[in-house]
Amino acid sequence: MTTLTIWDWEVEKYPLQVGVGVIIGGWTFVKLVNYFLQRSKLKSARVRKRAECKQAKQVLEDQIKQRNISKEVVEEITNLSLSELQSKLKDGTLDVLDVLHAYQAKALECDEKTNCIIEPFKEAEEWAASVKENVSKDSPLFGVPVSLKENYGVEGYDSVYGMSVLIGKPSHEDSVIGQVLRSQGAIPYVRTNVPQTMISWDCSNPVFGATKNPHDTTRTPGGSSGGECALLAGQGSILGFGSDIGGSLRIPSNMCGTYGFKPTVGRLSAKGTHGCTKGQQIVRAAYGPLARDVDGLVTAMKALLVPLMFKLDPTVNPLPFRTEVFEDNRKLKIGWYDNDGWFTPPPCMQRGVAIAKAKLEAMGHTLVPWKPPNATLGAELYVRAMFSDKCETINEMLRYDTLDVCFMIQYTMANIYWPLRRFLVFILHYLMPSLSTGLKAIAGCDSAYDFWNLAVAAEDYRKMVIEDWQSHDLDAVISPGFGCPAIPLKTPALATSAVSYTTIFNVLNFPAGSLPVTKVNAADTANMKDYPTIDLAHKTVKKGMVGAEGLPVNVQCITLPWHEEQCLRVMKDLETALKA
Ligand SMILES: CCCCCCCCCCCCCCCCCCCCCC(=O)NCCO
Repeated sequence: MTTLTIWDWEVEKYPLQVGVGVIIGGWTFVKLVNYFLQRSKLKSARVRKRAECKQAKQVLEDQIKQRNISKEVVEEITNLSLSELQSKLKDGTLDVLDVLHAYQAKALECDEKTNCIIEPFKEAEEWAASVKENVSKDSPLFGVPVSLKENYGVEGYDSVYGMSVLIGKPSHEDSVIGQVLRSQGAIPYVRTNVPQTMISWDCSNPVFGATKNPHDTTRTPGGSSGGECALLAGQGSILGFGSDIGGSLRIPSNMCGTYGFKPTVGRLSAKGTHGCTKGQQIVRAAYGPLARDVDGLVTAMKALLVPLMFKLDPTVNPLPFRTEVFEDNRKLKIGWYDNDGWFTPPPCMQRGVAIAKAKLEAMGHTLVPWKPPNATLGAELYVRAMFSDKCETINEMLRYDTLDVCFMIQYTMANIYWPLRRFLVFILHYLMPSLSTGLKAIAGCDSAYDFWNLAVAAEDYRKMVIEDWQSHDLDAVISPGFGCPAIPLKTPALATSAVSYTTIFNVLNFPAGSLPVTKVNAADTANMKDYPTIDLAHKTVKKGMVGAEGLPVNVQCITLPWHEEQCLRVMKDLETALKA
């Protein structure tokens, strides 16, 4: 028998070792080839998708040129408030198609500056024609163009949220919110950008790139509904729709100076929307409107809380909009806080609360100090719930994908091997306690038993906060709109702790809205010298505040579950007082 020689090894002498080597080598080779093949398949899908969307924008751009609509007319139409636009559409002073064309033109202009749009809806003209033909002029959204966050299902369009693996898998039907909007006369015309996974408060992904803040294009617009808010702030939309499982309607509102409203989960339908945390039922995503004033939010809620929505999705609470609660002028007892004890917001955010407090007091409301007890527990429960599957759902979807910088830290922290995690949790406990808490919580649950206990802990937390709220006899609460104003692009993941101001109301499932109250001024930035630099998050915010003058500062208004109308009423009171 001849001896087979591989390099210097003689197979005859070491048959087992060679056999095992060949199997392992072959397996590794096949895995590697498969890995690179899958990656290159996803890369081609991204290139194709980007080209398709660019082409769709180009087609619209050419149509706009042919229409020859003047810049003045575009500005005139897009500068109208929603109520002004509604009345002009109703009395026929403005035509549905002209309004659509103006918003299409303005949206492309915003996109040029901020990369906020993924693609226009090719069918928008057709939908507008159908509205003119079939929808009564008395319908609340007759002829109003609306923008949709990319995770709202629209028949024939894929919802990708920055995950290449989802490219080319279009929705088979429209979301219920989309269907009700269209039945009320609204015309969806563009879909907007989001961060990869949508578990981030930045707004970038490897498919469509980064969206920028219109107030300062070196900064984030916030996320995950960042495309929506950048578009609204640039006057390229009058009414948008997004989702919120940790602040995604409120965070970008705070960064862009727009208005956002997160209802109680189950007040508006989630049917036909997409996301990568659908199996996680402890903290669920809420869907809601984004606007340029409180009236915009109210109009949207009224238009959606109708029998058609309750019919298309019988799982929602069939509670119509209670105008009498929204219009009630009883003086309220409102709690306020400007520091949750977990993350210290910079002075501008605290000043925002002080302004709101003074305005509400001047209106006759009683303001008392109050904050949700144990914000650290709230933060811990949030992170554990969001990563309770040990990040497996997302890992599976991202297996061959390019990881975006906005999700890199969450991804790395969720996937650290457990002995190293234990070691880091121990060490960081003494150096950066909040990072240690986060790193421990992001490990998620080890078993279904563990998950059940987490669900009970979240329930107990809700009960405890509600009891505390009720013992103070509060009607509402105001807080900073977020932990900081807009910071530079690519840095939000380093300041994840700042999300405690919004995530807590997702854990609690309380309705919460965000509205602009002021802008960062020179005194705010000068006051940063005493700002704590106890950990990476605070350091990142301190650095990010350099040159922040002029950026919007929002406050958040919060009420108990199902009290959406009361929350909007407080927002309206505050807006009225600020404008007076
Ligand atoms: C809640 C406090 C977090 C503390 C973090 C400390 C250290 C960081 C380690 C853990 C990372 C956890 C990541 C959580 C990030 C949440 C970001 C939420 C943004 C908004 C998401 C959203 O609402 N999406 C909408 C989906 O429909």
